[in-house]
Amino acid sequence: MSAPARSSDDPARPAPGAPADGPTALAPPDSGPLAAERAHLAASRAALRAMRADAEALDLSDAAANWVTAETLRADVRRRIASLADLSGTPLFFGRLDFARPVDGDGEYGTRFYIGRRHVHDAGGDPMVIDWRAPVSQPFYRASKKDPLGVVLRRRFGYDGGELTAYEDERLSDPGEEERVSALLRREIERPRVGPMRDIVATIQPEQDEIVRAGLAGTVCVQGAPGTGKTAVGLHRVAYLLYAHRERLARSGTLVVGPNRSFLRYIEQVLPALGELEVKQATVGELVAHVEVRGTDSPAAATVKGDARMARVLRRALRSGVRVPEGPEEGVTVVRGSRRWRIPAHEIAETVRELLARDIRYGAAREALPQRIAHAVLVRMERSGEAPDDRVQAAVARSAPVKAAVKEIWPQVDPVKLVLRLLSDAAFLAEHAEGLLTPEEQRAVLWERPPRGVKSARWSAADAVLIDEARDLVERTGSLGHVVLDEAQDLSPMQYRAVGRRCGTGSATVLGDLAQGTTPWAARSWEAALSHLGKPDAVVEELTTGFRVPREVIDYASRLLPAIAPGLSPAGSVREAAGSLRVRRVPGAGLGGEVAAACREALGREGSTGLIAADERVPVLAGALGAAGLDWLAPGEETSARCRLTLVPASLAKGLEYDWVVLEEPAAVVAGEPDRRTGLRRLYVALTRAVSGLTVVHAESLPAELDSPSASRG
Ligand SMILES: Nc1ncnc2c1ncn2[C@@H]1O[C@H](COP(=O)(O)OP(=O)(O)OP(=O)(O)O)[C@@H](O)[C@H]1O
Repeated sequence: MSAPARSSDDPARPAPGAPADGPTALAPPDSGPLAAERAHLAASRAALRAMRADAEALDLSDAAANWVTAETLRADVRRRIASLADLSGTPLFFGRLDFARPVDGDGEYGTRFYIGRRHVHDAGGDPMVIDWRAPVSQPFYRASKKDPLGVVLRRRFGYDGGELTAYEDERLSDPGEEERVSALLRREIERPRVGPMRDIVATIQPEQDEIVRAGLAGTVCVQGAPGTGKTAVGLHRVAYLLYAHRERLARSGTLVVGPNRSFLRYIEQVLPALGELEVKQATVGELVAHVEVRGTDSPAAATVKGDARMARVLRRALRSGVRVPEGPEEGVTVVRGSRRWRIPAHEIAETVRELLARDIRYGAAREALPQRIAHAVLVRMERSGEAPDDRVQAAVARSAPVKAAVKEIWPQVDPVKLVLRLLSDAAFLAEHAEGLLTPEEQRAVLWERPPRGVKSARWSAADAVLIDEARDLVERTGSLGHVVLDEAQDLSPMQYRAVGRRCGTGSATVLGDLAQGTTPWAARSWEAALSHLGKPDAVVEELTTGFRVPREVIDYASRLLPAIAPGLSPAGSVREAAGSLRVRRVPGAGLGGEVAAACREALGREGSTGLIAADERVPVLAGALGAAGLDWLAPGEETSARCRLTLVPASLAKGLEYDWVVLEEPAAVVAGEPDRRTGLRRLYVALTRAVSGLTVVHAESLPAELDSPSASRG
């Protein structure tokens, strides 16, 4: 960087209007480069307003021949108008590139381009702001001194609210200029967190940009320590893919899968801020909501139900209902006019065996069977001199004797009933789990008291996934164009399969951290997980630079790594914040009060505060906060200037972040999980939610893996 950012709100920096790399004397705001940039901002805003007014003025009354087309057009225009909103507080552009030679920027040759969230052009069609996703914008993220990509100047802009207040230049072709960490990037990363997750479009880093712009055809898996930007990268990647493959993805659809609703609420505004309003979001549970989930499984049962072997058990069970005709009396006789046509049992048996051998869905084979029998009838008709056409074939296929035979041979199967039977009928399960599940595993999945029917069954989340698998065996699940799967380390193999079939003909972005896996079935390797997803050839990338957690805190949390994920290296941090870690031991009797006091202290700072505790401690802490007169929110409820404290059960902390985190009783967080490794992983997640700092308040001893004489006390 040639100069640190100039900003009006930083006493170390000159007032607005000061040139960044010229003299640092105060300059009137209406002169110099900053004034010129502000003028371009004002002109771009006016151009955007004009574009929106044009879209609003579109008269569609004669544009479409029919009602459906007119509705589609209207919806398109509504979307366009919405996407052209000038969001106050969201800068229209955040960067500028000056090239040495003219390059193509959205159809216009030039040497200077402003990079922003969306494309803006003037009345003559010339670009005022180029979409960050356009090819010409790429050097903004990737150009370096080593490889300037034709860029002579990269300028980053700083804003306060909607106002342009600073800029920062890098002269990439100037060998004399030393490389520095961008002050604007640092400022962006350190901006206090309130409200939902923000986009990072102005500061995407080169290694993140490579993932964001990876092609649509391939699946990318990102392993990354807490706060390395996996979620941010995944969301920006969807926005990028929608830009680069708009038509194809508009047809096929895109989906972001997250671990729970509060997480989805936390991230839901990122894509709209990037102008993308059409991306669906769901949890895995919502994707497979074919039955109402009211039950829970023991960890042992859920692990077996989530194992990929269950897919084979289901397949066997489903196909066991198919009966290959054997006796001669099982042939089919069709009467047409005065003639009778008989297809012998052995011929039908051959067709059935062939359909079983082919890898087609149960339902598709069931539809093919009557056609195949009818075809055999037609062949016989032709041989005896008749000339039947397709209509005759269709009529034979629909005839009562053929229908009756098909019902007998290839019965219709209700996937829900199939799963119900497997989980209730020990003999049926044993027959189809033979050689796949041990007797103990079979006992684990069987209901102790089988329900009377589908409605009264207390289905668990894992059962719903089994039903989804069974449905897919009967009828193929539709595939989307692209699926982003976040916190992927927690999925069971059967859940991977459920997500995988929803991008069977598309691609996926898989995001996760093996060290944060907190389910008994959590992925041990990305290779195995990706093969369950049906994308064994996916590339695994690693992100190692942490943007959330200050170094002191991530180093503290990383003490757990040898116990929870020995193969993974600790994350780095771009953030140094002295005094960011405080560990306080207090007497057991005063724990609640001390925790409330730590929260009050954290609330004295700007930004959000998260109080994270073992799930079962939440009610007690709610009481302690109440007694201290502190208002608090539940995760997923939006923090505001009025209420900035969230009480977070440890089980819901994943993926979230708070400016300051107060973590109560780490030992209880560990003890809240069925085994120690999972407990320590849960603790690792809780320890890595903080942006500015972490206060650990405990009465019990700290878990040995975390405790060490060198831990700072305060
Ligand atoms: N290039 C960047 N510029 C500015 N901020 C960034 C950048 N990359 C990530 N961040 C910020 O760092 C924080 C962590 O990002 P994110 O939640 O995507 O990380 P993650 O890897 O998904 O973390 P976790 O594993 O804890 O879920 C967010 O506040 C995000 O906005």
